[in-house]
Amino acid sequence: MEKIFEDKNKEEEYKRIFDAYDDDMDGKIPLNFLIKQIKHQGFSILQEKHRFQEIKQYISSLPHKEKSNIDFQNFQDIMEMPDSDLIEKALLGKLIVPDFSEFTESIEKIYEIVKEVKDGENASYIPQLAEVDSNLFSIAACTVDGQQCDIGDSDTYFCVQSCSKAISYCIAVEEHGIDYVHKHVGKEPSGASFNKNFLNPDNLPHNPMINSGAIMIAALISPDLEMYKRYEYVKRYWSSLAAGARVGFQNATYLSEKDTASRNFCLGHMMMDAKAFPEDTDLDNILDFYFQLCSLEVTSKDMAIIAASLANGGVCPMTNQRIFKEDTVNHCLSLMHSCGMYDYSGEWAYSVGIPAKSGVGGCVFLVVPKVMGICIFSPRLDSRGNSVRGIEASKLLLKEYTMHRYDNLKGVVTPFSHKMSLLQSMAEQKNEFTKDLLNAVADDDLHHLQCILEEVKEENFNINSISDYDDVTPAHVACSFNHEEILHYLIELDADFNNVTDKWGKTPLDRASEAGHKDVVKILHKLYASEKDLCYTTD
Ligand SMILES: NC(=O)CC[C@H](N)C(=O)O
Repeated sequence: MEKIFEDKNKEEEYKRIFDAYDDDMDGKIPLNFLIKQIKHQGFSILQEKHRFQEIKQYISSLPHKEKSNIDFQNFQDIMEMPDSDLIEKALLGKLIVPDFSEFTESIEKIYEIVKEVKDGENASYIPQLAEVDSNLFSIAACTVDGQQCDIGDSDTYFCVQSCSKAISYCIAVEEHGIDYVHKHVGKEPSGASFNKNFLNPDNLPHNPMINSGAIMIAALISPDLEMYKRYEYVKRYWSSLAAGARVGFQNATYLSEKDTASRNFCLGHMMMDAKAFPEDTDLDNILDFYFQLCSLEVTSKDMAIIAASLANGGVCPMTNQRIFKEDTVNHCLSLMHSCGMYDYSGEWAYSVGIPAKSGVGGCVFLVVPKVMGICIFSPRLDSRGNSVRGIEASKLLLKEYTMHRYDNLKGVVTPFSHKMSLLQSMAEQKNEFTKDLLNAVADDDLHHLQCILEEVKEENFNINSISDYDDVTPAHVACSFNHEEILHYLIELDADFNNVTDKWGKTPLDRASEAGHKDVVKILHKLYASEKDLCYTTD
């Protein structure tokens, strides 16, 4: 009985969605239009390899004329198939990033700006990396709902280099737990370059995100397996994190690194000498393994999915497969946050404020926990070994969106300050901002009002542009509620009391007068005394 009731509700819900997209109300929606709407939200349902398979099949099985138009019955059939919950969310603007097309546009804008940055040089201490085209550039993102966007050379394979360190750490933690792993490697940022030849006071590498630490982690990964199996084992993890994508290997980079790796050999011997490795570690094998892990190659699109798997607590959003435990990812992100950008990590945690990892191949990947993963790839590096464009693009992104870990301290997001929430659509943000502002006026809370407006005042913000669905402005509220102190503040902000009208055609001055707030009326009278066009006069 209950089931029928539920189904009925569902059917009504689908009908509401269908009607909202049936612009001319002819009971049909062009299929291409629907697919495009879903694409705007980041799903290419016809291209995806794991999700939407049944829906894809259904669409291709539709007779020809229905392919161009679907009716409600077709729509309902689709909505009863696996993964239709995502389509429903996409059409209702309820995915984790509800304004994904707006986010995609921001990424494209940032890409165009940062493309002009030509500073930095390819890493050359690994000769093969110097050969990579310095102009390559891409940005790709994937949310925890699997919404994807990318721009530039996002299908070009690049060498992961130090980005491998984060994944290797997760693998070692899954295998042994943190107590054992951190008997062999610390958790503190080293404050020095990624290959500096020193150990911490316990004679251990400072952390797993720099060379010494990652060499140590390599020694911990499946030590009982033959070397070729250890390599395959790690590569399988990478592929699963990237939803089964091909993960390649750059043999020339591997060979050229191996040939020029005196520093890494030195680090290995220092740790050997300090007895930091587990017993029976074969240093030559381990260094070789470490070079191999650095020489894996992926595309930016795939790296964004890998980052999204971390953002999603270890579950790949495209396949729904759990790859790492939440705890493992938690530990990894904590270390990425404090140590992921070499000796720029402190500045990064301060100004960008989210976990990230970079590699000398030119990749920086960012994890916005519970929201998305982002990969930026561009081979030109700064003196610390971080991609110059990677850092620039990250900073611009963080300027635009409230991604910094402590951005939530600001309370309500101000859509006029150009720092937007990823988790709400622009319309929702504006509504919330307006609601908060009008409430502050109604509550006579001048301090809160000033806090809300502090940031936006600098942005040529116009107080008269704020109104709710009844066209009620802050000036209307202050006048209706007889809040004199706020009235003076709004006057300072050039609020208009004499021309703006609400839905009922009333100005703020009308409202004050109607309510019999004589003092407010007097103040406004004085204010407009010099103006000929005073709409309202008192006796
Ligand atoms: N920062 C990096 O990306 C360094 C990795 C490189 N394979 C090295 O050991 O030097």
